[in-house]
Amino acid sequence: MRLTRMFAVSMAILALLVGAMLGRILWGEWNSYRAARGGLHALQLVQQGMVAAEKLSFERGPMNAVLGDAVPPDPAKRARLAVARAASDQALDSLAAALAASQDQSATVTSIRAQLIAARREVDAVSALPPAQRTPQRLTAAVEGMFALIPVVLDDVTGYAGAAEQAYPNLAKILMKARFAVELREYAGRLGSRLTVALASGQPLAETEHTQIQFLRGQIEQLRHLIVMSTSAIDRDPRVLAALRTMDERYFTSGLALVTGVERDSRAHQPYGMDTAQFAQRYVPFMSPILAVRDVLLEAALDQARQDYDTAQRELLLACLTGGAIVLAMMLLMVILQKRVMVPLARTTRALVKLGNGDFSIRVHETRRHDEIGDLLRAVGQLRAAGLEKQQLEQERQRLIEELRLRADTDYLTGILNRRAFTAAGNQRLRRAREHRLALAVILFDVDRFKAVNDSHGHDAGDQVLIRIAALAREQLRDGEILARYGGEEFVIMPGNCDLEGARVVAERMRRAIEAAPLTLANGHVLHVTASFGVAASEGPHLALDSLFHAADLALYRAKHQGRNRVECEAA
Ligand SMILES: Nc1nc2c(ncn2[C@@H]2O[C@H](COP(=O)(O)OP(=O)(O)OP(=O)(O)O)[C@@H](O)[C@H]2O)c(=O)[nH]1
Repeated sequence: MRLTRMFAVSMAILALLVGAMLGRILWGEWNSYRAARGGLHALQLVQQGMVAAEKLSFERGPMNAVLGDAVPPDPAKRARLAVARAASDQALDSLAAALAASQDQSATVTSIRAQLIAARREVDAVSALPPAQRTPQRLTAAVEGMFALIPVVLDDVTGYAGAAEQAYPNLAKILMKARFAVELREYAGRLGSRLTVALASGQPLAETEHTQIQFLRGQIEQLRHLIVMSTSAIDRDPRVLAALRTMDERYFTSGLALVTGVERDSRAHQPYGMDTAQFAQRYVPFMSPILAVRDVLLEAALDQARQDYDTAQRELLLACLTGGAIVLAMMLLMVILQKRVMVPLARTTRALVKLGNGDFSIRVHETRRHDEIGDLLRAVGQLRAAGLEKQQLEQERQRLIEELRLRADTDYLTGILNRRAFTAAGNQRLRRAREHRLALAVILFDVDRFKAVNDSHGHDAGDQVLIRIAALAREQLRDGEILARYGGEEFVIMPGNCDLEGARVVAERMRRAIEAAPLTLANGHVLHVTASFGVAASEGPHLALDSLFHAADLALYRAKHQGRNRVECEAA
C-alpha cells in the first residue's frame, strides 16, 4: 500500500475511533444531563403535587365551618371557603401547567378537578340545607367526598417521586419522608374533621368515632416516628432539625392536646365550649409546622437535585468542549501532517523518480525548513545539481569525442574526409562488395600544375584552390559516393558500387565541374583550374584496395601525360 493511501486510511480509522469514543462519552453525559433535568422537574412536580394536596386538605377546614354554619349563613365563613377553594384551584392549575410544560399527560389533574367539582357540589348542597336536615349521613358523605381527593393526588405525587428517585436514588428516603409529612398533615386534618359533626351538633362522639380517632392518632404517631427517624445526612441538616422540633412542640403537644380535650369533654358529656369554626381556628395553625417539615425536606432535596443537575450540565459542557477540542486538534494534526509531510514527501518521491530516470527538468524550491523534510528537499536539490552537472559534463565529453572523431577523420584544410577515414570506409565497401560480388571503383584526381599556382600566387592561394576544389567535388557528390583528400593536391572518390564505365561517368562529371568554375583569389586574380582523373574498377573474390589504387594511379599518370584535364581508365 502506498504511504499516502496508508496515511489516509489510518487517519480515517483514527477519526472513526475517536468519533466513536467521543460519541459514547457525549451520549453518556447527555443521558446523565437529561436524567438530572427530568429528575429535577419530577422533584418540582412532587413539590407542586404536595402543595396541591395541602391546599385540598386545607380546604376542608373552611368547608367544615360552612357545613356547621347556622341559618342565615355567616358570609365570613363562606368567604374563607371561597379563598381556600381558589388556593386549591390555583395549586391544581400550577401542577397542570408544569405537567403540560414537560409534555407529561395531565389527565389525572383533569379527573381530580372533575372529582373536586362533584365533592364541592355536595358540600354546597348540604350546607344549603337547614341545620336540622343536615343529617350525619349527608354530612359524612360531603366530608368523605373531599377526603377521597387526597389519596388520588398523593398517588400522583408518588409517581413523580418515583421518577425523581430514579434520577436521584440518594433522595429516595428524603422524598419518602416529605410524603410522610404530607400524609401526616392529611391524617392530622382528618383527625380534626372527625370532630366536626360532634362540634357542629354539640352531641358527644359516637363510640365508632372514638375508635376511628384512636386509629388516626396511631397512624399519626407512626408517621411522626418515620419522619423523625434519622436515615440520611439531610436529616441532620439544622433546618430540618429545627422544623421537626417546631412540629413536635406545636402539633404533637398543643394540637393533639386540643383533640384530647374535645374527646374528654365528649366522654364526660360536657359542653365543648367551642363550635366547629372555633375549633378549626385553633387547631389548623398547629398543623402548619407539619407542612413546614415537608417544605424543608423538599427544599433540601431540591437543593441536592439542583447541585446534581448543575454538575451534570457542567460535565456535559466540559465533554462537549473537550470533544470539540479533540476533533479540532485532530483535524489540525491531519492538515499539518498532510501539508508538512505527505504532500512534500509525495512531491519529493516523484522528483527522485524523475531524477533516477535522468530527467532534471524538475523544479526544486528553496526551503528554510530545519526538519527531516527540509533535509530531504535540500538533498534532492543537491542531487539534481550534481545530476545536471554530470549530464553537462557527459554532453561536453560526447561533443569532444565527436569533435575528436571528426578531427581524426577530417582533413584539416578542406573539411572533407582524410586518407585514414577514406581507407576505413573503403575497406567496409570492399568487404560488402566481396560478400555480394559487386563491382568496386576508385577515382583519383590531381590538380593540374598546382605547383605553378603556389609559385605564382603563394601557398595561401594554393590552399584556397584546394579548399575550392574539395567544395566543388563535394557539391557534385551523389548518394553513396565518398570523397577524401588523398594527400597534397590529390583527391580520391569512391562511387557507389559501379563498374569502370559508371566510375568514368562520375569522374567526367567532376572534371567538367572543376573546369567550369573559375576561382577568384583574394588578390582579385581569376584562376582557371583543371584536374586530371584516373579511374579503376574491379570485382570478384580477389578484389583489393591496393590493386585498385595502383590501377587508378596508373590511369592518372596516363591522364597527366596525355595532356591533363582528362579522365583515363584502367581495369584493376
Ligand atoms: N599550397 C599548398 N601546396 C601544396 C600542398 N600540398 C602539396 N603542395 C604543393 O603541390 C605541389 C605539387 O606539385 P607537383 O607534384 O610538382 O605537380 P604539379 O605542379 O601539380 O604538376 P602536375 O601534377 O604534373 O600537373 C608542390 O609544389 C607541393 O608543395 C598544400 O597543402 N598546400
